[in-house]
Amino acid sequence: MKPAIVLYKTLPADLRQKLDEHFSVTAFDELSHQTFPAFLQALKNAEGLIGSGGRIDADLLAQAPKLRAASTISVGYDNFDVDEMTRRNVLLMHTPTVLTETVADTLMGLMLATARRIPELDAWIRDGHWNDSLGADHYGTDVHHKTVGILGMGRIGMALAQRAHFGFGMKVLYNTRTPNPEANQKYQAQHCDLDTLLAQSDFVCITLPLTSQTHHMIGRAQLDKMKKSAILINAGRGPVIDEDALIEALKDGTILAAGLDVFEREPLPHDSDLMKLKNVVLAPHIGSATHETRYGMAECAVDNLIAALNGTVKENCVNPQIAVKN
Ligand SMILES: NC(=O)c1ccc[n+]([C@@H]2O[C@H](COP(=O)([O-])OP(=O)(O)OC[C@H]3O[C@@H](n4cnc5c(N)ncnc54)[C@H](O)[C@@H]3O)[C@@H](O)[C@H]2O)c1
Ligand SMILES: O=C(O)[C@H](O)CO
Repeated sequence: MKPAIVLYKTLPADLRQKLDEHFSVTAFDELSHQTFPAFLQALKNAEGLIGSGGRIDADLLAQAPKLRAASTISVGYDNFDVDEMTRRNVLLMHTPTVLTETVADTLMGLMLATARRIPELDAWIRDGHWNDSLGADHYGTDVHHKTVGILGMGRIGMALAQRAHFGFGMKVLYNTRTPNPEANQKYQAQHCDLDTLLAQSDFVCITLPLTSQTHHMIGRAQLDKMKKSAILINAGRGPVIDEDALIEALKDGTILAAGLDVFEREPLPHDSDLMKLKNVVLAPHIGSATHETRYGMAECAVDNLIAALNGTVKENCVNPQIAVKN
């Protein structure tokens, strides 16, 4: 008999077929209030779980006594209680690497769009202002040959450093818990403490995961240490920034602008002050959202689940100590 699994995301047809060949699949397009009771019911027999989003916490795991593996279609896994999964011998699989270059493109895009005010000036044309002359009030700020400070020099941080150094001639500073010799050597990047990075960077770019250590790592005190001309970019996770403090800093000119792909609450509430500020570029969590990369992530997650339930895990496991035990 094929193992029972629960799918909670729509997959491309060929990948859905691949899942069906290996497993008995109960599928939901997404997790919502409407689908949640049936989802919980299906979890009771499920050995595998695959999808993205949602909170997979201890209470939910308690409803899934047969679960052996969960495969998230994302590299970030802050929505999972990893300790509880490990305690229950449930493997957690994720999709690193396949999205790295695309997310670095998004970060570079946010830097350019924010510094050169592209969305704001697009709206200016559409509002019929191009008969007025374009003056200094509309000028942006250069990106090339400036200093970028990268928080987190992992896969995405490295891909951003590559673009910044080779493509834009930028000086690269970074802050991580331990220096990254490859970044130093390849991109002449300089490891520094957070305060130095904040004080010296023209662009502060967040590529950090959300953990108890990174939660609100950027608050009022840190924003105060940035240059008045600096731009803050976040494509890590929203809660790494204290959003209320950021809104205040954008309003009172503590920093120049921000480019945000992630938020404390997603979807961003309609009444958020971020919607009203001209010096913010907003993106709806599209870091990895290209046709090619979203397919690659889904394919990686399907292969991850097959490997996890077949006992052939070689990579992409968040808690590999369990795979060894199996
Ligand atoms: N916006 C998006 O759509 C999108 C897409 C992909 C990933 N992400 C986010 O980006 C994150 C990073 O992805 P990655 O593949 O580069 O991961 P990674 O594990 O390769 O890199 C994370 C880096 O952060 C550093 N780090 C972790 N905790 C730290 C701390 N307390 N202080 C300083 N540095 C710390 C690590 O040392 C590492 O250098 C993901 O966890 C996810 O949250 C967002
Ligand atoms: O972590 C990731 O892969 C992205 O944020 C998509 O959820």
